[in-house]
Formats: sequence, structure tokens, C-alpha cells
Amino acid sequence: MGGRVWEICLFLNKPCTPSEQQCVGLVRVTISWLLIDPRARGVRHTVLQLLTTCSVCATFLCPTMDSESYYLGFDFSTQQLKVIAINEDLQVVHEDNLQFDRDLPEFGTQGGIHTHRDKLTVTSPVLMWVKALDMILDRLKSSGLNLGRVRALSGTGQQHGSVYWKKGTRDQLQHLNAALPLHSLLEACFSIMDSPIWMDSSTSTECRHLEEAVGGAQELANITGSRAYERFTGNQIAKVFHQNAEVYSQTERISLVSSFAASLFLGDYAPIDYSDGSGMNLLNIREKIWSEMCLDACAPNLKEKLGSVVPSSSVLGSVSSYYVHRYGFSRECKIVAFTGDNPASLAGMRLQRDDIAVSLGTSDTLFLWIQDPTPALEGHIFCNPVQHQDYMALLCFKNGSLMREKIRDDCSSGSWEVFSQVLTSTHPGNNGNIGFYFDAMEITPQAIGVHRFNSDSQKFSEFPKDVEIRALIEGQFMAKRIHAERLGYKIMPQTRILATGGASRNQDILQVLSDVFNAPVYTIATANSACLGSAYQAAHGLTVETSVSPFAESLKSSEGHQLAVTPRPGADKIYGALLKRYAECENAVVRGSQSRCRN
Ligand SMILES: Nc1ncnc2c1ncn2[C@@H]1O[C@H](COP(=O)(O)OP(=O)(O)O)[C@@H](O)[C@H]1O
Ligand SMILES: O=C(CO)[C@@H](O)[C@H](O)COP(=O)(O)O
Repeated sequence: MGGRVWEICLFLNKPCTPSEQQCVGLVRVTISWLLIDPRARGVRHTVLQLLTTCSVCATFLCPTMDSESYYLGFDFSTQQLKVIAINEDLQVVHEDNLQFDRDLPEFGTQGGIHTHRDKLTVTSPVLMWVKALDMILDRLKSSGLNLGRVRALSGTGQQHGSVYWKKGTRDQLQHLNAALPLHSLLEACFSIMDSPIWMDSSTSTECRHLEEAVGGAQELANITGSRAYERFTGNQIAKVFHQNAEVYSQTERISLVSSFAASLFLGDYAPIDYSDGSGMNLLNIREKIWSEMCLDACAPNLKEKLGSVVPSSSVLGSVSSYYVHRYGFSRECKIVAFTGDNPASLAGMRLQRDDIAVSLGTSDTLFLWIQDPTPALEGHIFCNPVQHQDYMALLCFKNGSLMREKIRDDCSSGSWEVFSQVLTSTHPGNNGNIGFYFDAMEITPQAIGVHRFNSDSQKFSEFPKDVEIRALIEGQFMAKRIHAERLGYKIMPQTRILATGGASRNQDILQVLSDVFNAPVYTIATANSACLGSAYQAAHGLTVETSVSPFAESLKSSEGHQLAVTPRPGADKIYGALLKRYAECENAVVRGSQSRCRN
């Protein structure tokens, strides 16, 4: 079959004229073969794309191209907006991204965010997200992808961030004028222009209040899956209410970043899904309803401002007519509930039991698929986005890629290549040197500052550049292993680490991950697993509507995991000893940070 496709591609890739009847004849034969022969499934899209390179054939082929359907996934992450299109064979046929700092400089963000003077308050401009959507849809339309053939779309967003819609906006969302871009239509629709996001840590007072109101931190964790965390949306909403009750009362609806993005496509307020809703300190994760006790402790009339919660693969409705008229979407295109980026990543990675996913994006996260949740004072339990009776456990590390970028700039002239060379030229275990790099107040563990220890656990103020690079990467992964094991995770002989996120493109960083965990590391074809996961959710959502089909079943034709690295011989022994010492040094760092915060 490979040879035959190659011949056809070669022939059709040559421009032909209307007089070349032979070409048209061959195109007909090819089309029949592509459509009828099941063996053509894997190459169908590639060959049809090549066929359109000939102007004569392209005209002839238009109706045939229409036999292919697509699913879209959008990811509103911290630093960028991404989109992925997959075909019916679940293969990626289009991928694009837009960097907020680079492509929307008028919003003046750094890494997609504004850090306020108190260093604790962190926000992102809501209109930046809207304008980014205008831009990426314009680019999608001019990419040639037939948007009329998109059967369903879904999406994902950085977790915990909140969007405040002004009273009267629902009506405007329902009557969007297709002649204008969304950002000019929605300019005056938000009661808060700078949305609090997951990097905010300014709500300690609200957190203590919420825990006290429900009977303590563990009780809150038992109800919502987590003790009170500063970035969790309930505490952010409580802060908005306490600081400006007027703005709060002018707010008609509060969305998460994910449900806000779904609302833009739906042309109406979209409900929050169970999985992203678990990151609010407001949802009862077992009963899957809002906890009245938590709502009451945060702000008045909150239930009506939040709307309902729905399973993560719910079909919410059809795309707004705005997208039909402006971009040529079909009226039949369905919107499947949007969710948080970590839950979507779980779907995109096709996580299995015993696997552990490590996402190396703006934040670093580590997550597992679990069935029997035991909420603790560290880490989070979210409803599972794929199987609604199951759960996922998650640890979040705030100082991820931005911290790595800072050390890259300071120690390897801003080059990932040089950074990698240094990493490979230094020895596992770093001669006993250990480092903690928390530029921003860390979440896991709660600590701040840069702390360096030599092999005798004595504090050091500086390391040579090569030692600094290895100390950063080893420290980040030792923290992940120690905190995962504290949650009860055990590394077994069959353990696979599935790595994703921007830094998972770096093989040398993955080598350290593999050595520290003493387990093989796998990747998938794209580092954007959250975006891919939401495209899968779009496809999966439609199958759920027609028949109850397990997620794995609907994904059986998608691409598998590739082995990226295996642990180096002897790594087990080196890190066995170092992990113990890292945990002791971490305790000292946490104690130091606590006394610094108290003084
Ligand atoms: N070769 C590389 N080595 C290490 N980190 C990288 C490399 N390429 C990209 N990155 C990191 O990936 C990060 C973006 O990851 P991504 O998962 O796309 O983030 P998000 O989804 O949070 O926007 C960048 O901040 C950058 O530091
Ligand atoms: O706060 C969390 C998870 O609890 C973060 O993981 C955010 O969801 C941000 O995601 P990225 O933009 O880093 O992917």
C-alpha cells in the first residue's frame, strides 16, 4: 500500500492543466480507493491534502474533501492560546499557538500575566484572552481547514482563574454581530477586567476563614478534595466580595477560564464541569453538587452566579451562529464542556492505572488516575474528567518553566542547548549539592526564596553555574518524587512516567526525571497534551451522546506513547541517599519560610 500511495502522491503533486484528463481519471480512482479501502484510513488525510495542491484537482475535489470530519481542541493556558484539529482517525491535522507576550504586546504581560506590587496578586487581562481567540480563529480560517466539517469542539483553560461577567451580558452573548471581532463586542461586558489567576497567593485570610467555617482544613479537604488554597476560586471570589461588594453585586455570572472560553463559543453562559469545578474549594466532589456550606462562607448569592455543574463530557449545545456566519462553522457543530488543563492533559496522555503523569508547562504538575480518594492536607483530588465515578490526584509546583528559564538566562546565556550540554556534562547526584529555587511563593511545599546546601547540608550563597543548573533540575524532580510518595504513590517495576508540557521536549531534562524516579519516561507526539486531550474530549463527547462508550475505546486508533529515556545504571543508589537528605533540607527551608512570613 505504501508504494501505491507514494506513486499517487508523486503524480498528483505535479501541477496539471485541464487538458490532462489522465490526472482527473487517476484522481477519481484514488478518491474511490481512499474512501472505500479501510487500509487507507491512516493516509487518507495526507493524500487528500496533497491532491489540493493542484488547482484543477482542488476544484474537482472540494466535495470529496468534505467527507472528512474534524474535532477541535483549544487551550487557554497561562502563556498562550493553542489549538489542535484532529480528524476522524484522531490524528493531528493542524496545530497552532499564539503567545500572549509576543502576539498581543498591547496588554503588557510577562509570561501572560501581570504581577502586582504586593508580589502576591497575579492577574491576566480578560480581553487579552478574547482577542487571542479572534486572532487564532482568523488564522484557522485562512489555514484552509474546512471549518464547516468540524463536528464538535471542546477546550481547556489554566485552572482556578475566574472571569466576572457584568449584568446584562447574557443577552449580548446571545446576539453577537458576526461583522465584528469578539473583543470589540465584549469590551464592556466584564465587571473585572483583570482576572485573578492560579499564580495568585493573596487570599490567605479568606482561606483561613473558609477552613474555620467548615470545621477545619481536613474537613474542607474531605468535602472539596483540597484544604483551602490561595489560588482556589472560592477564596478568590471571597476576596473580590470583601474588597468591592459593589463590583460583586454587578456580576451576573462567574466563570472559570475554561467555562468562560466555552461561553464564547456557545453564545451563552456555559456550565462549569465537575473536574475543573473541583479546583474551587466549593464543589462536593463525591456528590458532585455545590457545597452550600462553602458557598455561604465565601460570598452571598454565589450559587446563582456560578450556575450548574455538569459532567466533563457533556454536550452543551451547538456553536453560536456568530461562528457560522463569521468563520463558516456548521450549525450542527457541537460544543463539548471545557475543562481544566490538567484534567484535559490526563485525557490527552491516555493515562492508565500505575502511570504517573508529569507536566512541565508554566507550572509543573504531577497527576494520577485514582479510584478511592483519600483527601489530605497536601495535594488535590479532582473529579476525573473521563470516568465520572473516578478521580484524579494532583500536585502543583508553581516554580516550573519560568524558574527554569531564569536559571537558563543566568547560567547558560539564555540557550536551552547550552543548558542541556551542562546538564549532560555534570554528574547525577551533583556531588551532594542540593538547591531549592522558589522565585514565587511555592505551593508544594509552601516556601519562598533560593536555598543552596552543600554535601554536608551547610547553607551556601552561590553555586558555580554548572552546579546551579543540575541542582535546579534534580531539586525539582526530587520534590516531585518525595511529595508523590507522601500522597501514597509507590514506584513499581511496571511504573511508567508520562511526560508532557513545553519542557518535555528536552531529552536531557527527561533523563534527570527518569534517574530520580528510577523509571522509564514516555512522551506522546505532541507536548501539548491538554490541547490534544480537549480535541479527544470533543470526539468522545459525541460518542457519549449516542452510546455510552468508554474513553479508551473511542481513542483506540490514536497514537501511542514513545519511550524517551530509561534510568541510567546506578541512578537508583545515588538518588536513594540524596532524596533522604533533600527531604531534611526541605523541612528546614519550609520552617525558615514560615518564620520569615510571620516576622
Ligand atoms: N527545549 C526546552 N527545554 C526546556 N524547556 C522548554 C523547552 N522548550 C520550551 N520550554 C518551556 O516550555 C514552556 C511552555 O510550556 P507549555 O506547556 O506550552 O506551557 P503552558 O501550557 O503553561 O503555556 C516555556 O515557558 C519554556 O520554558
Ligand atoms: O494551578 C494549577 C493546577 O492546580 C496550574 O497547573 C494551572 O492549571 C496552570 O496551568 P499551566 O498554564 O501551567 O499549564
